[in-house]
Amino acid sequence: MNETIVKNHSIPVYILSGFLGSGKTTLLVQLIEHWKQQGLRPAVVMNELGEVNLDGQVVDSSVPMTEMLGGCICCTVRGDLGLQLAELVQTESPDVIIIEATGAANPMEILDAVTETSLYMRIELKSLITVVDAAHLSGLYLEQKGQTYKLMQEQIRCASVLLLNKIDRVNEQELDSLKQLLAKWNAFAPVIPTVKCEVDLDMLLQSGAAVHGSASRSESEHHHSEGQHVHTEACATHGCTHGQHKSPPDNPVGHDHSHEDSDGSHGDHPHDHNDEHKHGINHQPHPHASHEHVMVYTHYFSAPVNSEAFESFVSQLPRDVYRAKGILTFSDTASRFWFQYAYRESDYMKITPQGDVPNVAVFIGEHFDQTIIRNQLLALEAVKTV
Ligand SMILES: Nc1nc2c(ncn2[C@@H]2O[C@H](COP(=O)(O)OP(=O)(O)OP(=O)(O)O)[C@@H](O)[C@H]2O)c(=O)[nH]1
Repeated sequence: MNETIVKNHSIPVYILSGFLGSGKTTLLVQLIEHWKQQGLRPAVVMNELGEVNLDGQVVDSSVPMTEMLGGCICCTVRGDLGLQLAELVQTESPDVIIIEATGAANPMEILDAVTETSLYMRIELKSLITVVDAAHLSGLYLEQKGQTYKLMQEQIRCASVLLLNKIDRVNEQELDSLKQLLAKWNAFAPVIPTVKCEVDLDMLLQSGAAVHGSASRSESEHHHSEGQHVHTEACATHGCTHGQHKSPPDNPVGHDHSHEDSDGSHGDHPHDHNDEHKHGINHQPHPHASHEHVMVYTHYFSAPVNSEAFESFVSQLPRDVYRAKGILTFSDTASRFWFQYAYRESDYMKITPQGDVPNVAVFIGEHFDQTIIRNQLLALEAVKTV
């Protein structure tokens, strides 16, 4: 049995970060299987930007899962994350917890929420694993600009271990450059190149000595006892440092968080920030600035569409849509399909959904025209099938 996971000790918590479509769920499924084979009981906190938990469909249905939908875990639901963790621990007594954040999340806020919760619950943050899409990063690095690039950089800088995934989509020269780039951005985290996140999972779970968090000093001392340490300096250069942050014990979930921009607006941020609260955190620059541009369009199908027409539509998605996924019934196939699109690559898999799942597709991107997508899909639905 994994020595780090022993009953009656703190419950280890792993955070899975990485840009949209980088391979987090692919890794999550393998980790769950790995822990189950060791006789452990994993629990999952899953966060999606869309209104439906599509990723949950590919996770073993016997695994306790808390869903946080419709918002980014690092923003509005931060206080809720503490609550969800506490509830999972109390109701499920898992041996290990894994949190998969939306690909648009800034992991620093999640780190804060976890370390904060660990002040009053027997949980312990073990590592922050960031999955990087090699081809996507390579493309963005050439441009060296854009919000997505900045967000990816943040996710990489805050990691305690980096999976450089999808290396099947880059050549050797690009791979070498990417390794150098990751080492430059985050000198602390080991870099593990992978295809489909295939890696020695024991090695992965044990690598990455330092979690580059923004936890308070006392928090840092708390974690030293377990051989891990929380590292506060690494992120300071790119706006992840929040200064001191502690919730009083009578307000353990710390639901006191302000996310407003200096002008009080949130741009195109898809999240609902109505429950803003004041907080003493020093956000400089704004920690969410990097993903406020992310938009989500969820389309519920009213009729089955032709599979080839749909594939052709997906292959012509605008460049600003960088992630799409859904569950579909096609007019010309017997089975239902799980479809995915990430950085210009699409994937279709037969699926028998768990429970009553509508025909739905979620599109995530940067300032794209939702009306165009909607009208194209309505046109596909309108085609009469014989
Ligand atoms: N070519 C290639 N595709 C991969 C690899 N790993 C994962 N994929 C595919 O990339 C797509 C996205 O993978 P996911 O694991 O769902 O990504 P994710 O990070 O969970 O996505 P979000 O939750 O939407 O952010 C899927 O179609 C995977 O099959 C890889 O190493 N190479």
